[in-house]
Amino acid sequence: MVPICDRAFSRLLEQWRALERGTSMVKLKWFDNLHQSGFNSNDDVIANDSNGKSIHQMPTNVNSTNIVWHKCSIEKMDRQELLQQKGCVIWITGLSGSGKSTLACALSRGLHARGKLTYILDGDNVRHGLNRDLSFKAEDRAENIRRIGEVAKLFADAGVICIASLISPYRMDRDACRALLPEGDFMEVFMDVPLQVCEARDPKGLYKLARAGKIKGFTGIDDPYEPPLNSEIVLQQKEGVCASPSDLAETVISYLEEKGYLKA
Ligand SMILES: Nc1ncnc2c1ncn2[C@@H]1O[C@H](COP(=O)(O)OS(=O)(=O)O)[C@@H](OP(=O)(O)O)[C@H]1O
Ligand SMILES: Nc1ncnc2c1ncn2[C@@H]1O[C@H](COP(=O)(O)OP(=O)(O)O)[C@@H](O)[C@H]1O
Repeated sequence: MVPICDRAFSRLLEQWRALERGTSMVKLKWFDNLHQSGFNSNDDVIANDSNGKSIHQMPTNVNSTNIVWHKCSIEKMDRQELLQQKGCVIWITGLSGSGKSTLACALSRGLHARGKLTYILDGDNVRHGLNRDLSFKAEDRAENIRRIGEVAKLFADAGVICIASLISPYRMDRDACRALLPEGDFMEVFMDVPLQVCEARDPKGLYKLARAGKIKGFTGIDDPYEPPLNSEIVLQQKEGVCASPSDLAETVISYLEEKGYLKA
């Protein structure tokens, strides 16, 4: 029997079915993790309510066995009350150079000015520490995204508005992170910027190196990027038509306001 939030369960079941149809390495890794964690489609499921109280997720680390969730009387709702906001994850995905980090900072500044607590998990930055053991091959990118998803979930549970900005090129990995959170608490922001625009910006000179064959497996050049199909927010930029970072941030802030995340 697997204790799991009911909405997260239905998403996982959906993914499970997709996995059974899929064949890629990354998909197989997820499939293995699910299988080895003791979950299978015939299992009984204990569904917990998802009203802001403790959310238990299915373990995917197969080496952690005989563990029992320890509950504390101070919960997410109490922390949200203290902070006068709702903990959530804003997941910014897009090509290198699409403006993810710039938006993350503008968003953090905009929310900070409104008295809201945020924390940024930037792919580049997290790879300096927690994820420094990971390369850019598909399995490592998947692990990078999984870890950042788990950390983001902890921040959201702390009541913080967590802004994750990383390429996260695979739809399935992003959806797996979404499935970690209660419905609505994960908001995907797609930086819909053509490769030519990103490449023209090339602030770190990485596209140039990739085109010269000096970086192998660079996203958009010789590595895939799967654009989201159902993002909460799509921020489109075209050649010569780019809203300013603070205007883009305001779009996201308006969405948060409308959905009630800027009050407890
Ligand atoms: N091969 C390859 N492909 C893409 N990007 C590369 C690569 N090698 C290094 N970099 C630099 O790493 C940053 C992306 O890291 P992420 O953690 O966001 O990537 S991923 O989500 O795991 O795909 C990315 O940062 P951003 O430009 O901010 O996106 C690059 O600076
Ligand atoms: N809204 C925008 N309009 C114009 N240029 C932008 C915008 N957002 C970011 N940029 C520029 O694009 C480049 C890449 O931005 P960055 O935030 O580092 O992207 P990413 O994190 O996706 O790699 C930088 O030089 C940045 O100044």
